[in-house]
Amino acid sequence: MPDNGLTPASGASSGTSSGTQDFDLKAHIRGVPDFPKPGILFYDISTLLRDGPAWRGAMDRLAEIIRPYRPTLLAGIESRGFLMAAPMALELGLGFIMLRKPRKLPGATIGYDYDLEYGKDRIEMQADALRPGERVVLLDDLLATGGTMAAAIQLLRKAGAEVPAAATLIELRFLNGRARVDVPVETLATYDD
Ligand SMILES: O=P(O)(O)OC[C@H]1O[C@H](OP(=O)(O)OP(=O)(O)O)[C@H](O)[C@@H]1O
Ligand SMILES: Nc1ncnc2[nH]cnc12
Repeated sequence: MPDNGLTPASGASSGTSSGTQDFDLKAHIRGVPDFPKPGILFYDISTLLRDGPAWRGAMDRLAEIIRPYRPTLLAGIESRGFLMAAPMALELGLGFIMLRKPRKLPGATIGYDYDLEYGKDRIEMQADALRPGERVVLLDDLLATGGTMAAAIQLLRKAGAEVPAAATLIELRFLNGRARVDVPVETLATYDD
């Protein structure tokens, strides 16, 4: 764990939903209390990103897990999902597309509106981003309530894609986001509180 003056996020050593226990990702993630609001423990991946070998290890491990789903394209969810999708695309020899907050993408877009706990949100992609028969694996850094991921899957389907799986570094299992997502979600580190 880097000496960053902040607490490592709690929990036993990390594994994956595929059962592999050989990469201790949790040692590289810090928990920042009361960010962005009092009472929230923020799982910060900055400490992982700034450690070259650890970041490489995480991407290698996730690539191994994603490969069997045989994606033809990846999609990253703004903004931390882009950090995942870009290196993963290079690793797998694929392209990737950006799923963005409203009015960020040029040209014709397709959007999907979804409900938040209070209010609404929308996610968009470029209308010409997909070719026929595309199998898109979705990437983000973290699964919390699952609202963002569920909306992203609906958007990709609306655009004509098949979504065989989604993958994140971190899953906050106590929020039960998986229940809202109807594809397999692969994760490298799970937190129970
Ligand atoms: O499962 P959910 O409850 O929907 O939450 C998970 C989402 O929240 C975070 O993104 P955020 O909206 O903070 O944006 P950022 O990536 O730009 O920081 C995270 O990167 C996921 O995209
Ligand atoms: N607790 C958390 N830490 C980091 N990113 C998040 N996105 C939603 N909840 C989060």
